[in-house]
Amino acid sequence: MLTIGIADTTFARYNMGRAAIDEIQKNVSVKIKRVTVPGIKDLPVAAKKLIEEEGCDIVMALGMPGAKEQDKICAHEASQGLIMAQLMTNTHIIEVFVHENEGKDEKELAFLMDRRTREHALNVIKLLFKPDKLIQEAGTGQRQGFEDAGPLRM
Ligand SMILES: Cc1nc2c(=O)[nH]c(=O)nc-2n(C[C@H](O)[C@H](O)[C@H](O)CO)c1C
Repeated sequence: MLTIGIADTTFARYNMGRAAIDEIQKNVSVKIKRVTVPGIKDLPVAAKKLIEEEGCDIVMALGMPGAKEQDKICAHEASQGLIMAQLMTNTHIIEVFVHENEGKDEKELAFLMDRRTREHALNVIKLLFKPDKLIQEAGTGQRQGFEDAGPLRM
């Protein structure tokens, strides 16, 4: 049975790990390994350990960069670490970051954190089980969270 790794953070203001696991379990039967770390810069090694030590076939790295300038720098550093971990392990780590200032208020932020997490959980399922579905969606302007952008009209 395939294993999906879930890494999330205590810094985030919404339980993204719970939303991801709920969405995955609604759709497929897989093993899930979850780890929670303090913040997004701790996600790369957590994801790498899920792959190398826990045998995960793919990992979701879930986090919320804060609204301050240093948080944005932190998010960039975390992203670079996640890309490096993917290259070191030859395994997808799907980064799901929701910046704290993407929502106009707390309600919208919670909505966005839930939706983006769930939509990326569905992408993870497609990557593992239905890669042809992603090919069908190529160029369709998919977005996770708010409305899709849609394809260009010519
Ligand atoms: C400045 C900063 N900003 C964020 C953030 O926006 N989101 C987040 O999840 N974590 C942040 N952290 C914490 C670091 O990611 C990390 O947890 C600590 O540096 C300990 O390694 C830090 C230090």
